[in-house]
Amino acid sequence: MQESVPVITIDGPSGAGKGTVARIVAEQLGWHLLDSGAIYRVLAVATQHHHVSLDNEEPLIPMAAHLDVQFEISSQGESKVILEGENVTDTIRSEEISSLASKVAAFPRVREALLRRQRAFSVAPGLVADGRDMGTVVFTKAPVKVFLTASAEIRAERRFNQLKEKGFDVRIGRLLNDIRQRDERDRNREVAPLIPAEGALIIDSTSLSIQEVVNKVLSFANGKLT
Ligand SMILES: Nc1ncnc2c1ncn2[C@@H]1O[C@H](COP(=O)(O)OP(=O)(O)O)[C@@H](O)[C@H]1O
Ligand SMILES: Nc1ccn([C@@H]2O[C@H](COP(=O)(O)OP(=O)(O)O)[C@@H](O)[C@H]2O)c(=O)n1
Repeated sequence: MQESVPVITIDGPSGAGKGTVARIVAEQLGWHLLDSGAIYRVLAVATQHHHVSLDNEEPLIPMAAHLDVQFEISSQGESKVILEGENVTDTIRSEEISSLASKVAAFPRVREALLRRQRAFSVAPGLVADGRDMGTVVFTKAPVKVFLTASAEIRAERRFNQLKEKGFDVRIGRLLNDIRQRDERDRNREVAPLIPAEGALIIDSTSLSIQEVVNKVLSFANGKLT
């Protein structure tokens, strides 16, 4: 990590709008983007490919350390996620993988093994990083920290619309249940639990538009970075 590179961290629970807001803010500033959840999701897919059970942390550590993943931008400007040469962009977004990712992410030494890979994204002119522990663990010195949240019901509704659009067969009740279980696991794990970082701007997006959230983040960042 380059110490002098400015980082904006956006943490929060599933469906709060972190990824969407992080992408727009990064585009507007011309900064790099880190979707840290995608790394945990890819690791979850890798455990399935290699038939590795989640009963034991040990075999997961070398998998995390040597994860063969590439984040690419297609000629149409869309981001692509490649695991061991295979395009897993849509696969990693399924609810099965979401749930598996949060189980994989609860192992302390797996998280440790992924730290360097995440910090390597902080390259000039700046980075916008979204996840659960960007401000509390990975980029503790970030000058701008945001915690984005929303009610579980609205987050489930957003995720429902998003997955339906991608062609997944989804049920709103199940999604709400999955989101609540994942929130519980992410908030109560022993390492890097989901909590606002010290000094973070807390934004509840339940009744805000994407643009309103982006504006709040940008004006907070402007105040901190100048
Ligand atoms: N403030 C908002 N109002 C309405 N829809 C939103 C808002 N923020 C995000 N969304 C939509 O909700 C879905 C989930 O957003 P996403 O950025 O993937 O959330 P997260 O990364 O926090 O899980 C996306 O389809 C996105 O367009
Ligand atoms: N920095 C991060 C990012 C994700 N994760 C885990 O990975 C899972 C998937 O993350 P994500 O950000 O892609 O999930 P969504 O918010 O998009 O639903 C989360 O439920 C967390 O358990 C984490 O532990 N730490």
